[in-house]
Amino acid sequence: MLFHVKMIVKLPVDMDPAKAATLKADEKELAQGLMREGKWRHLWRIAGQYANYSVFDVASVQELHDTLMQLPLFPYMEIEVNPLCRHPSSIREDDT
Ligand SMILES: O=C(O)CC1=CCC(=O)O1
Repeated sequence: MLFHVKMIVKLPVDMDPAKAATLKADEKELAQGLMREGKWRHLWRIAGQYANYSVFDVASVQELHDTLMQLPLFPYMEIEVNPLCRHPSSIREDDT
């Protein structure tokens, strides 16, 4: 199942910079692991914002929820999820 996910990161302005750096490094490590597993298919920065558009490929809504909740930056994110299905006009075979 494919999901388009928008993540807006809102770290507190007074957060200890070392804690912020650790959270970002941990987030990167986890994200790259999920990308290697094929579960985090796309990760795009939204230009001009501390936010991203991502596409996840997971087995269920529950798996998506569990995956998002384990992200180190989860407590500091606003997340919007949109489920995706194949468009009948798409010519791409890898859109499933
Ligand atoms: O920087 C972000 O948009 C949040 C994030 C997701 C994966 C990652 O490494 O950072």
